[in-house]
Amino acid sequence: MTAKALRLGTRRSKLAMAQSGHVAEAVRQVTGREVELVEITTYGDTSREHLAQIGGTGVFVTALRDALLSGEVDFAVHSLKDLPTAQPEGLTVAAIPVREDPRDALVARDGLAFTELPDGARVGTGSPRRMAQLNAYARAHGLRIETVPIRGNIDTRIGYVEKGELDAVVLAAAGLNRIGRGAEVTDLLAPDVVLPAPGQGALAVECTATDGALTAALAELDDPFTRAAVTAERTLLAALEAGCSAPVGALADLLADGQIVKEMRLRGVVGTTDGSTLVQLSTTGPVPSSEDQALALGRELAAEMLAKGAAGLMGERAL
Ligand SMILES: NCc1[nH]cc(CCC(=O)O)c1CC(=O)O
Repeated sequence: MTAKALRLGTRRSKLAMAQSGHVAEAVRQVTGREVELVEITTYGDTSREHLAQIGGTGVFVTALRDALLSGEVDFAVHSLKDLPTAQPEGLTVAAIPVREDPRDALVARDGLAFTELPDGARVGTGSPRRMAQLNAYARAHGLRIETVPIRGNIDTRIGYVEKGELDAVVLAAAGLNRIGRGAEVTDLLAPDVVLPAPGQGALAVECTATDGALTAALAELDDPFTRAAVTAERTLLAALEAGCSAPVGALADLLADGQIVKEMRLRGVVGTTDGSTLVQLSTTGPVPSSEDQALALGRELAAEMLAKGAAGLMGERAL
């Protein structure tokens, strides 16, 4: 007798389907079980209200979590950067697989890189984090750009450039790669220029905390380094008391001396959307061998950023 198929709850956007399909294949390989995709419609998919008004990207997550808690599905895959930092009762993140490219990417007309954009170029992004850092870089380098708030799925946002309404848009490289549009990237933004959202490029595989066998099976997809890095990044976000839509950028990576990995570095930024003020700091610590060490790195950087006035920059709420 073969075991019943595992049910993977997913949103039906192209990105969500690509991410779920990828994880479904990995789960088939480690468990030998069949995996069936179950489409769940979330409030964020149907609402026409601006996301900031309905409470940020957490809305995408709620319907999937309800389906897990009601037993309608066995597990779900989220973009980690869209997950609120508080873990709900009864659910567990069983795996955080190896991260995709965490960087933000520019998709510009005529193959332009960010520094090649003409004077007055219109750059679309609905993210205050991206606006703050792009505007700060432009100010520091004597470039004049106009950041234009946009929203919509990846295809919609690239459509503004294709139709000639904007000179460029900024998107997560990971999302573009996952839906097969990575070749349209005209510039990958170095983290020194734009720090990504905490957890960007990583996925969270979630199931009910009571299903020990499934939790253990899914845990085989976990990448401990990615988990440590995103834990540090999300601890920074939580400690800055910022919601999922606040203009906080963060990236943890490993610093090596030759082939020998020495330390984990955590970089963080918060700023005003016009780029006139940024608080940007980094800290380093031992490569975490426990969750506590990753938490400590995040808390330490948060304390340093708060001491430099980060709290005063986080009043803005928008995507
Ligand atoms: N906020 C939307 C969102 N959530 C996850 C991704 C894809 C990248 C990722 O997994 O971090 C995107 C698109 C984007 O920001 O361009």
